[in-house]
Amino acid sequence: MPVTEKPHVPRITSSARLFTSAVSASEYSLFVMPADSLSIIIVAFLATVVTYYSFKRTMGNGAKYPPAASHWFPLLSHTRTFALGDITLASTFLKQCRENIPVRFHGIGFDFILVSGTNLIRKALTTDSHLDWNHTSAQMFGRLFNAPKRICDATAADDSGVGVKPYPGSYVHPGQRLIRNQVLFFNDAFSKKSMDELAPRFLHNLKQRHTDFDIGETWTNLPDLYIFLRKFIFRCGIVSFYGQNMLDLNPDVEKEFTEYDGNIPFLATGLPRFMNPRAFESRARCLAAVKRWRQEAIRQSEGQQEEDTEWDPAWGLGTIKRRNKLFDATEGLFDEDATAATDLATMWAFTSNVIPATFWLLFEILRDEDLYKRAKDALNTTRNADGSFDTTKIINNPLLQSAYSEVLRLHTASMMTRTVKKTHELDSWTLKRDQTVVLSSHIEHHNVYWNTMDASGRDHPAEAFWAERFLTPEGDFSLDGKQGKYMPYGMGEHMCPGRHFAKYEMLLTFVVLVDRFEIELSSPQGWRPDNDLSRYGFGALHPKQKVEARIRMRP
Ligand code: HEM
Repeated sequence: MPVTEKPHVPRITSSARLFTSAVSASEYSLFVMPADSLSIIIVAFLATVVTYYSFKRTMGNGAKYPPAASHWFPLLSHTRTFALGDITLASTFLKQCRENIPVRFHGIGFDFILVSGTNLIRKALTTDSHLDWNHTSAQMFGRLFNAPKRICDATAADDSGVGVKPYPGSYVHPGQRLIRNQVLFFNDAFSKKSMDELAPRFLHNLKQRHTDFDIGETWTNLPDLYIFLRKFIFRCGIVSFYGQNMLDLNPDVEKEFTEYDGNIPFLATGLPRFMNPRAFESRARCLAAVKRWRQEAIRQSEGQQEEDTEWDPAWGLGTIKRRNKLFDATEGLFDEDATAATDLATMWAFTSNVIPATFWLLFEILRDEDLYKRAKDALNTTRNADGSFDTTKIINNPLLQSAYSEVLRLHTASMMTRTVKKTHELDSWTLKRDQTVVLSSHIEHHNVYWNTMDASGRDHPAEAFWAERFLTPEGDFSLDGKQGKYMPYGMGEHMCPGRHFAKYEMLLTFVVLVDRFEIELSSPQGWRPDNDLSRYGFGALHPKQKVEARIRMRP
C-alpha cells in the first residue's frame, strides 16, 4: 500500500527546545520567570536574598532542617509550580535541587523534602531506613485502583516489613501482612520457574500478534508509531499474564484501559469525581472487566482438582492462581472489590511503563541508521542454528542492554515518595517525623555526572541519547559505580520487582518487530518527540508528539 498521508512534521516549541537542548539550571530558570526583563532581575535578586538567609538560618544555628526552595509567592509558595506540573515542575526540580542537600517544597496541600545526590539517596533508600513506603502506597492503591478503604488502612498500618519475620513490636495478623504478600507474589511471578513459562509465552504471543495487522509487503503508513506499538504489545502482555479469557470476555479492554491509563495523573491527585467523571468511569469499566475475568476463572475452576502448575487456562500464569491463597489467608479482608483493585494494579504495572519505554527503544534505534544496523548485527549473533532467537543471548547482549538502559535513563521520571517514621538525621540533615520525602530519577538522570566524552573526543551530554553510554572501554555492559545515580526502577527494599520482566518485554518486542517488519521513521532526520512530562513521577514518559512511520512485512 502506498504512503498516502503527508508526513507529519511536529513543531518543536521554544519551551520544549529549552528542555531538551540543555539541562543547565540557568536555562531552566528562564522558562519559569516572567517575561519582563526588569522584573526578572528584581525577582531573581529577591529570591536569591530570601534563599540565602533561609539557608544561613538553617545552617548557621546548628539546626539542620532542609532549606526551603526559593519561590516568588510568599503565601502560595510552590503551589503554582505544582498546579502547572509538567515541564514547569520538572524544570523547577532541576533548577532547585542541590546535590546532597535536601530542599523543602511546600504549598497548598503539599509539603515535602526533595532529596537528591548519590550519597543521600543511598542512605535514604538502602539503609534500614526510617522512611515509610506504606502510606503513599496505600493512598495510591485507593486513588488509582479504587481499593476499598479498609485495604488502604490495612496497608498503611502494616508495620511488619517485607521479611519472613515481622519487625519486632509488630502485631499485624500473619495473613494480613499485605506488603510482604506483594513481595511473595512478585517473587513467585518472576521466579525462574515462572519466567520459563512467561517469557516464551510472551515471545510466542508477539510472533502471533504480528499477523493480526493488515500489513503486507508494500509500505503502509503508520500515523502514530506509539499507538501502533501500544496495540501490538498490550494484548501480548495481557494474554501472557491473565490468559485468553481476559480478552474474550472484554473485547474493549485495550480501549478502556488506554483511557484509564491516560487519566492516571488525574486520579493520583485525589481530586473529586465531578472534576473529571470520565476518569472515574474508565476506571470503573476496567474494574468491571477484571471482575468478569475473575468470576469466569472461578467458574471454570469449580469442581476441578487443585493442581499447582505454571500455567492454568482459566487463571493464566500459575502465580495469579496461587495468589488466591494469599487473599484467602487475609481472612475476609479481600472481597471482590479488593481483588479487582489488585488485579487492575497488576495489569497496570506490567503494561503502563513498558509500552512507552519500548516505544523509545524502537524510536531511538530507528532514528540512527548506524545504530540500527549495529543493533541488527547484534541480534544476528543471538540466533540459534535454526534461525530462531536465543532469548538469554538477547537479554545479555551488551549493546542492546546499554541501549535499553539509556532509554530508561533518558525517558523515565520515576518518583519515590516516602514518609519519615521518626525524626532522624539523614547525614547532617534533620528529617522530622511525618515529613514526606521525595526522590526523582529524572533529576539524577540529568545530573552533570552523565556528561561524557567518548574515546574519540565526542561529547555525550546528559540530555542526549547515547546507546553506548553503559558500555566499558572493553565493550562490556556495566552499571558499576552508578548506584544512586541511575535509578529508573528505584532502589532498596521497594525497588521495582518487575524490572527483569520489563527488560524481557522491551527487548523481545524490539526483536520481533525488527525481525518481522521493516520500519522507517517519516520524521525529519535528527528530530525526536519531547518527553510528555505530564506523567512526571509515574515512570516511563510518553512521547508528546506523534511520530509517523511506514512499515512493511519483511519478505
Ligand atoms: C520500564 C518499566 C518499569 C519502570 C520504569 C518501573 C519503575 C518502578 C519504580 C521506580 C518503582 C519503585 C517505586 C518506589 O520505590 O516508590 C517500581 C515499583 C514497582 N513496580 Fe515497577 N517499573 C517498571 C515495570 C514494572 C513491571 C513490568 C512490573 C510488574 C509486572 C512492575 C511492578 C512494580 C511493583 C509491584 C512495584 C512496587 C514494589 C514494592 O511494593 O515494593 N513494574 N517500579
